[in-house]
Amino acid sequence: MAIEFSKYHGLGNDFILIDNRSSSTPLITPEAAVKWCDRHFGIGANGVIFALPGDNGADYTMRIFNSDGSEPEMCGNGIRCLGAFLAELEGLSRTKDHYRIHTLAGVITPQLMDDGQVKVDMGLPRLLAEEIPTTLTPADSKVINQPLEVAGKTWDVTCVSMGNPHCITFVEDVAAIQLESIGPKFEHHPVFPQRTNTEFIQVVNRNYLKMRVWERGAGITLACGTGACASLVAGVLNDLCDRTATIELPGGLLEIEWSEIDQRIYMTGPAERVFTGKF
Ligand SMILES: N[C@@H](CCC[C@H](N)C(=O)O)C(=O)O
Repeated sequence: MAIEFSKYHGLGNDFILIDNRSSSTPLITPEAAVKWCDRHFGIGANGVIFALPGDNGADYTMRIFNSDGSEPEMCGNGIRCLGAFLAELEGLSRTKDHYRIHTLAGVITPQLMDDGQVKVDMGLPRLLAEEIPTTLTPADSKVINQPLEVAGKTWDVTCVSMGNPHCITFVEDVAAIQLESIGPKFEHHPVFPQRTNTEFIQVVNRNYLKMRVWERGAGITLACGTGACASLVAGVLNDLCDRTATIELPGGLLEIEWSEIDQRIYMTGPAERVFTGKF
């Protein structure tokens, strides 16, 4: 059976989007997603995202498979792409500029802005070790600037969950990090029972951070929305940045705010359709 898809990207973090509104079961399996994401033998993407019917009063449900077939709780760049995809699917029948999306990380709300950007209410960051999850520290404590031994070196890490796990390290120069070799060692470190996404951050000033990321289940990507949100939170917790900052990723810029008013994280960035097809 041929399945229609749309290919989107958010700052080069790219996804295959599937209109799954007629069923609560994803139209393809995790094994098929691995093949679809293959850049030589498939369509090529960092993940496959399904637009499913809404649950618990939400407008829609998002599910996502990483390019290795694993299922993460959330995806920041992906949910901006999903917002743009849903607006495209609804076409002239669209009545609102935002969607309440049920995800494994709770309800997340992307809002389509007049300038074409998508602003997302990403919810509250989670900081306790048991919420990450990590065994680095007692379950009811936060992991802020704690030593972690990886590849024979001690790294001072801060852990934040945006529904999915992130381990953040502040470095002098992100370009000097050997991401391809060190990334997998963080991802599969025994202190992270559900593996982890790994971000390296260079503080340019209190409102501008440079980031490189190794994603759980996808490897090096050009951008990670949840990672950018988690990194801003880590920067604030370490008093290295303000609560509003631009994050520079290899694929472009994201604007992130940790609101003092409601303590929620707001992420603003682009979502672009590249092409559509049948597979
Ligand atoms: N690229 C995404 C995150 C996708 C999920 C991640 N690989 C995980 O397994 O948690 C983003 O933009 O947030």
